[in-house]
Amino acid sequence: MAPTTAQPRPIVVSGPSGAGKSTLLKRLFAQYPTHFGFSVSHTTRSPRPGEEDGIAYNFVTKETFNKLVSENGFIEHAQFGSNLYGTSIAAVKNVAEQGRVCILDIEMEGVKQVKKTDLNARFVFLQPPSVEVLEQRLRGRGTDKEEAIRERLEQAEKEIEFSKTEGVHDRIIVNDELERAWGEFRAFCVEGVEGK
Ligand SMILES: Nc1ncnc2c1ncn2[C@@H]1O[C@H](COP(=O)(O)OP(=O)(O)OP(=O)(O)O)[C@@H](O)[C@H]1O
Repeated sequence: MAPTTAQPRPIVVSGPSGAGKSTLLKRLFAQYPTHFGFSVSHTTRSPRPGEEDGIAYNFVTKETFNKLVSENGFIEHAQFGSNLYGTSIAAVKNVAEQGRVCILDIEMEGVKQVKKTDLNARFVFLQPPSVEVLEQRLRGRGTDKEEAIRERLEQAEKEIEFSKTEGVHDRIIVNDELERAWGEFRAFCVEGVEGK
């Protein structure tokens, strides 16, 4: 018999920058504010006024951070400026333990890392209709400089190529027409939620 204490499976959302991940996740959280959650990241930077430990971030020392790295405790981690940031496996499990579906918005290397863990995640890839359309959307968004747009498009080609690898993703959603893509995305996400 299946255990009755089964925890909701995390969902890994990936796709090139500009594919529409934030757009769809914003809708998901607006429509289901209590069913989904993000994990709390670790950082070595100091808390800003009002930031609570364990809520805004898990604030840790460099030593603690590096110890967790050496124990393979992170799904992904990176350095920005002089500070370290990371998503820990434990933080993702913590969301599941609260009965929420943990959403991970990560890139290709993170996807590979999650696959190596026992998180039992479901993987959805958000694909732009074409690289040309992706470029138009990145320009239309107006948040990135020319250099950043070029880098994102180059990385996009790699992400799209990787997404074709057999068995990596449970679902590939082409974000052509927003309402149609939203319908498909929403359906995929709520599959993991009881009573929806
Ligand atoms: N189906 C769609 N049709 C037209 N425009 C779209 C569609 N989906 C998203 N967009 C627009 O494309 C731009 C990029 O979307 P968004 O910021 O959600 O991408 P993202 O995948 O979250 O990118 P990043 O990884 O850089 O945060 C935004 O301006 C958004 O409004």
